[in-house]
This record gives sequence, C-alpha cells and structure tokens, in this order.
Amino acid sequence: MDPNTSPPCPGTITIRRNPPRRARATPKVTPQSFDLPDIPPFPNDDVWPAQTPLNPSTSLPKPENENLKVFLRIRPLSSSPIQAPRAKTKSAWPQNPAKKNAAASGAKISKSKTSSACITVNDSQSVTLSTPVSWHEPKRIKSETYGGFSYVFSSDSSQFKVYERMVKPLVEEFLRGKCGMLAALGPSGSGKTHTVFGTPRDPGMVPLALRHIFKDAEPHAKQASRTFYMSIFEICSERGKAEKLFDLLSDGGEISMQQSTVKGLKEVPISNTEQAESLMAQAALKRATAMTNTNSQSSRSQCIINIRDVPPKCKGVVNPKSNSAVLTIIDLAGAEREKRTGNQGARLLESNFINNTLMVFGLCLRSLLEHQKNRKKPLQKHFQSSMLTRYLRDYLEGKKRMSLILTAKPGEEDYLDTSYLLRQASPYMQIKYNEVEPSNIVPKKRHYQASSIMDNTKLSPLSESLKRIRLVSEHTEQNDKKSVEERQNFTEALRKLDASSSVSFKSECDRQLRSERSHIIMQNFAKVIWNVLKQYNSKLKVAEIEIESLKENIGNEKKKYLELETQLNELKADCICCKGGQIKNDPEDFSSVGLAQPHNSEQEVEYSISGFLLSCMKISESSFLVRVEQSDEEGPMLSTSCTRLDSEKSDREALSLSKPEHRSALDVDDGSKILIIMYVFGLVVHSFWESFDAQSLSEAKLDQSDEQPTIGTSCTQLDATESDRKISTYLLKAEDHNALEVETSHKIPSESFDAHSLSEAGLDQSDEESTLGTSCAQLDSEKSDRENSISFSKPEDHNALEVEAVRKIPSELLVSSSSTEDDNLDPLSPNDDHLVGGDPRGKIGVDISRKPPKPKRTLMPSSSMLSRDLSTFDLCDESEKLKGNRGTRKLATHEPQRSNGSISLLRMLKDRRSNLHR
Ligand SMILES: Nc1ncnc2c1ncn2[C@@H]1O[C@H](COP(=O)(O)OP(=O)(O)OP(=O)(O)O)[C@@H](O)[C@H]1O
Repeated sequence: MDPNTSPPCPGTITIRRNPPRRARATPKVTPQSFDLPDIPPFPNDDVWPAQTPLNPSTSLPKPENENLKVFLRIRPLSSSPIQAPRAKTKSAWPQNPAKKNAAASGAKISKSKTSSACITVNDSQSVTLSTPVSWHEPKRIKSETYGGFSYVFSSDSSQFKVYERMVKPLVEEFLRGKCGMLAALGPSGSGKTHTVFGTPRDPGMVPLALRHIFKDAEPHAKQASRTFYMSIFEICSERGKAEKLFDLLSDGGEISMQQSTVKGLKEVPISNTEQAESLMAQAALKRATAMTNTNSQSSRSQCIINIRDVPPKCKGVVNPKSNSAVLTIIDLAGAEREKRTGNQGARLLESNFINNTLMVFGLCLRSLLEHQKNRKKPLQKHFQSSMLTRYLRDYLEGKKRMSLILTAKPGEEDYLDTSYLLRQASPYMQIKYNEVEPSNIVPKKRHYQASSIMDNTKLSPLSESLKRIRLVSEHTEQNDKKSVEERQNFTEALRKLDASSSVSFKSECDRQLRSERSHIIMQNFAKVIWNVLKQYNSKLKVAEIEIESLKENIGNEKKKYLELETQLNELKADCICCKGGQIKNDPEDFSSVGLAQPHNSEQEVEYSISGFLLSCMKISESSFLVRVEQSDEEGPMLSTSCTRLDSEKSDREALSLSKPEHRSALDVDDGSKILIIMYVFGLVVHSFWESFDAQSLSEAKLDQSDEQPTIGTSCTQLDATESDRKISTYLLKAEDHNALEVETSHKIPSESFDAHSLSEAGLDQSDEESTLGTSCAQLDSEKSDRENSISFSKPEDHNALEVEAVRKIPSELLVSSSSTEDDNLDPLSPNDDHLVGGDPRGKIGVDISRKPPKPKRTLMPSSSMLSRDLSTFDLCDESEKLKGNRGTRKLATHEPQRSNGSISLLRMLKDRRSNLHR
C-alpha cells in the first residue's frame, strides 16, 4: 500500500448512485467459429441526408450518445458570511426554548462553516456529496457519489468553459438547423441566472451563444439573407394561483397560451450581438425578481429565451424545407425551502408556485424515463399541469433533444438542497432520444405560431390572402408562372409586414380588449362587493340600535334593582326595629308629611286615622298586604296575604304581643306578626261590632295616655243587623308606622243606619301600664248617600298597598267605632295555639312566603269559632263594669246576646291582667 495515500476511513459508506456505465468489453469472437453473413454498414447517408451546412467546415456530427445531457455546475463557495435570516415575524405560540437554543447554535455553526464544502468533484463526470460533520453520528460518515454527468463544472469553471462544453454544441446544431433546449435547474441562489445571463463583465450562456451565432452566421448572413428572431417571455404566478405569461420584449406584456403555442408573443428580429444584448438587458429589467433570504435578487418566474432562425429565402421563394430551428434557453426559478428562504405571504405563494412547476417538470421527465424503460407504462400527461411543461411538451415527451444544467451550492448548509437536486435530477440522464424528429424538417407550428408573422396573417385581410396563396403555392408546381409571381408577392408582403409595426398593433388591440374586459369584470365585482357592504352596514345599524335599547333596559333594570335594594334595606331596618321590641311613635314621621300633632281627642282620632293611613303606605312599601274580607252570605272570609321581601327569614314566625312595660302596644318580630296580630285583633273588634246592635251603638271616646302607646282602630259603617252591611275596620299602629290593614266590608244600606243609635264609645283603662285606644272616625254625618273614598296608592311601586273605604252613608249616619282592649290582656298571643296554632291551619290565612300574595283565604275553623264566639261577646257587662269603675264613659243600653266563647275570652283576658297586676 502506498504510504502516502491515507487508508479509507472505516466508517465511511460510499453510495454510488448511477455509476458511469462502462461498456463491457466485447468478447472477441473468432470469425472462423461462426459462419456469419456480411452485415452491411449502417446506412448513415440514407438516414441522415446530406444537408447544406451553413458552415461547410463544420462536419456533421454523427448521432453519438443520444441520452439527455445533464451537466452539473458547482458555484463557488460564498466568501461573505451567509446572510443571516431576516428577523422572522414573531410567532404567537410559545417556542420551545431547547429548540430556540438549538436553532441559535445551528445558526452559529452554519456561519462558522462557510468555508467547508459538502460536495467535491471526483472527475469530470462525478461528484461526492458528504453530509455535514455536525449532522452525522460520531463513527458513521456518510457520503454519496453521483456520477454519469455529461460534464461537471467545478466552482472555478469560467463561463466560457461552460459555454464551450455545454452550449456550443447546441448552438452549432442550431445553426445546422436542429432545435435545442437548455434548462438551468437548481435551488435558489445556486447560479442559474448567473449561468444563463451572466453579467456584462462575465456574460452567460445566452450572450455567448448570440455572439457565436452572429460570429458564425455573419459571413453567410448577407449571402443567405439569414435572419434571427429573439423572443423572451416569463411564466409567473398571480398571487400563487393562476399562471400568467408576460412578454419581456414588448410593452404590453401579457400574452396567452393555447395548447403549446404562445399567442401574441413578440419576436424581435436581431441582426447583431449588440442589439440582442440590449434586448436581453431590457428583458432582465422587466423580469420578476425579489429579495429572499437565499438570494438578494431571486428570480420569481420561469424565463424562456427563444432564438429562432427564419428560413432562408432562395431568390424570394420560401423553401419549406429550410432550417427553422429554435434554440431555447430556460432560466427556471429556483426550488425553495420555506425554512431557508423565510418567505411569507406573497413570496410564499410564489415559492409554492415555483416548486409546483418544478415538480411537474420533474414528473414529466420521470414519466418519460419510466416509459422508455418499460414501454408498457403509458406516458403520463403531466405536461398539462403547468404552462411551462405544456410549452416544452415536445422536449418532455422525448421528441426533441434537450440538455439540463444543474447548478449546485457547495456549502454545508446547502447540503439538503444539493442532495435533493442530485437525487432528483441525476436519473434524467438515462433518458434517450431515439425518436427525435429530424431537425431539418420544419417543426410543428405550435412553438412558433406565437411569432408575429403568424399572428399578423390572421389580423389583416392581406395576410389572410397571402396565407391562402402560400398554402396554394405549397401544392402547385413551380412551373406555374402565376404561382411564382404570387410567391414573390407573398415574400414581399412578408417583408413589409415584418418591417411594419402591425405586430405591435395586433398585440396592442389584444391588450386593450383584455384590459377592457378585466375592467368590466372588476367593475361588476366592485358592485357586488358594494352591495354586500351595504347590507352589512344596514345590519350593523340595526344591531347598534338593538344594543342601545338593551343598554337602556339594563340601566332601567339597574335602577329598579337599586330601588328594590333600598326598599329591602328599609324593610330590614324596620324589621330590626320591630325585633328590638320598641315600636316608636315618631310624630316627626307624620309631621313630615304634613300632619299636625293632635291637640284634642277629635284631633287624636284624626291623627290616628292619618297615622294609620301613613302606616298603610309604609306597609305598602314594605310589601305587606293584608286584607280581611267578610261576606255575610258565605260566612266570614279572611284573606291575608303577606309578601315578604326579606329572604333571610322564610319561616313563619309566631305572633307575639308586646310586654306591658314596653311603650309600644305590640311587640312584633316582623311585619308578618303584626299582620297576624292585627288580623286577630280585627276579628275581635269585628266580633264586638257583631255583638252590637245598630241601635245600641254609642259613641265612645277613649282617653289615651300620653305615656302609653296607642292602638288606633278605625271602624266605619257598622251595622250588625243588616246582612248586606259593609264594615271596614282599620287597625293601625301608629307608633312604628308599620300599619296593618284589616278590612271587613259589609254593604250597609243607608236606611239601616240610625243616627241616633250611633254613639261614641270609649274605654278607659284603669291600669296605667297600657291603654288600648279605639279611635272612631266620624267621617260624615251631614250629607246623605255620599261616597267617601280614601285611597292610597303608590303607582310606581308594585307592592303598594291600597287602602280604600267606600261607603254609602246616609245623612243621618254617624260613623263611630269603638273598641278598646288592653294589650296586656290580649289573649291572642302568638304562642296561643288554641287561637292560631292549634290547627296547622291556625296561622290561617297568613301566607308568609315570597310568592305573590293570594287575595283571599277562607277562615279556618278555629278562627271561625273564635269569630263566632266573639260575635256573641257581651260587652255590655264589661262596659257596665268599666262604666261603674271609671264612670267616664257610657255604653249602649242595648245588650245583645253574648256567646260563651266571647265571655270566656274576656275572662281570660281579665285573668291575665290580674296576674300581671300581681
Ligand atoms: N459561478 C458563479 N460564479 C460567481 N458568482 C456566482 C456563480 N454562480 C452564482 N453566483 C452568484 O450567486 C448569486 C446568486 O446567483 P443567481 O442569481 O444566478 O442564483 P439563481 O440560481 O438564479 O437563484 P434564483 O433561483 O433565486 O433566481 C449571484 O450574485 C451570482 O452572481
């Protein structure tokens, strides 16, 4: 082993892809062993008919290797540090910090390794691609060798060398009348544009080819009147969706493609190198380019350059068999990886379009290869998927020869791009061109119909006639003088047309039509959008109005809520006040609403009534409503409903009367107790009135003790004898303004009342502790049959209490009320089950719940019994006794029958009082 040569690395695995095929050595066969007939040589002269080469010195090359030629050019390593990727738009998602660090370190690595290359040129036909050191595992170095290239141009290869090796043969064939195509393929920034166009100082393949063409053709141009035409156009995407063609040599720009023919493409005749190069510069300026992370001037379109050789004329006669070759050089847009380029938005869409086009291009070639390998496999029509492949259909179907120049970047950071390119494109070199069209046959029109001449013939009638003449002339014999003349005329006309600007006129017309059409389309589109916007605007307005109304509603609801809250707070405060056992009689409350302090007994009565009414109002605010109604026919009906807003207390609470030492007449735990007490008290009063005969009614006045609280009872329109009487009884407790309305209504006919029988009754209580006051309101005694109505309502409050007393009172009628009772003797303690608690329904008619108040309740049996007993209560005895004791008041002489229950109740009250006294 040579000591100088280092031993192969054991960890290196060399994968040789597409190794260069070497023909096996033909086994030497001794002719003697076989009796073979003499095989005639291949009839080259028959297959390749003698042509008239433009340059006689150029020998006709024999059909050698007919495979597709694939060249590889490696651009030099970038001396400047790799362009750092532009600041990416910040992702909204949180990023993995590990990844971030890895990316940062990767960037550092890539920056630091700009000097090392991942690809090395083995020989003129093969390269080795090595994975970057940072990628492979410690003991496993992976490298791949790609071979079989027509030629590999290292990074130091000059443009001229590339031209000499790669393009010159093509140009020579073109000049001999063969069509040829060269496409530059490779990742973005690998040097495709540099190779194709080059720079003014370092011209690329096209300028060099043009120089070659004119250099070679010049001596013969005058003789053969050879003319070349050049057209340059690009295929780019419109927002990544539709493909569009742009003519880079005309001002109009847009052109169209029908099948494989480009319509409206301007072909500019070129007669020298300078003219051609100026056209190229013009096209390069118009070409779509953009800056990406990988290339500061990245091509965003597929650029196609055609140089066409117009058939030479022979004495003014078109020779249909003359050479009409086209040399096509294509600068494809570079394949892009999103991660590398960092493209976004429109750039990304362009990138997708470019990659798609390249993919279709590759699919076509792969399909051709597979079809050639296995004829059973049909040739896929991938070419239909893009404009580029449609245009290059003949080349991609193997009918014309083409060459590929792969451009690669050698940097380690470009490993993926280069590897992808080599893996993708190296198989293409196996494509064979066995069925290539003879180059000296006039090619199909489709590639050249885009020329100005053919377009022009359709435009003018003169051209139409010329075309017809031409067609005719092709089928007539040259002996016909007429046809010769016509041909001459046709040729002349062609010249004129070529010279004139009718081509541009046609394209201008087309352009205007297109722009007009697009304008109309845009107008309609704008109208539609405008209508949609209008609808949305109207909907928006409606929505705004709804929002406003909703806001108002919310405001109102808030106000209501606040009101309710304040009411609730007031109610709570009242309840707390009641719980304290002290029910204050605050005269200021009355005075605040314009009530004067009482000064005498009559004023006291009025004061009591007013206080009661105010209390009713307060009660209404406290959402208590108690109504007791009595129907004569159906028996006593009690309807008590309490709506209690305080949600903290849901249980029914027992009734309790205030203790004698308290200044208040009633000790009420909450409003409901007051109501119940008042209700029961009303029953007592009602029984009293029941027990009274109308004639025995007397006016009674009860003195009120200044020191003791007063329970005022207002009774109006009393009549015990009439069944249809109406009695309204109001019980009020003026001290704490928690009024209770207990109303018993009887319809009382006017004649049933006797003014003389009415009396004012008052009860004085001997004890000093408490006084039960009865206030009698004399509402009206002068006017007969008049209707008095007292109504208090608070319309804005749903919980308002309405107190209404409607009476029809005869003129003689005196309304009196009298009923006093010592609260200390009040047997109707809430704990007394026999009254209200014995029967579960004893708390009868008292519905303490949050549900809306029910208007009427039937009196429960125990209450009914009590009422009945009380109705028969003989007050006379007691009143007489009271009279006897105090001698201050006189009661009616008439003594109705009292029931035992009433008597027992009275006795019970008395007992209790005596107990208390003790
Ligand atoms: N062989 C080379 N020698 C010197 N410079 C080169 C070579 N190849 C490419 N370059 C430089 O690299 C840069 C990118 O090259 P170019 O624009 O030709 O890439 P590209 O493959 O056409 O990229 P894209 O597909 O994005 O258009 C250019 O500035 C060019 O001058």
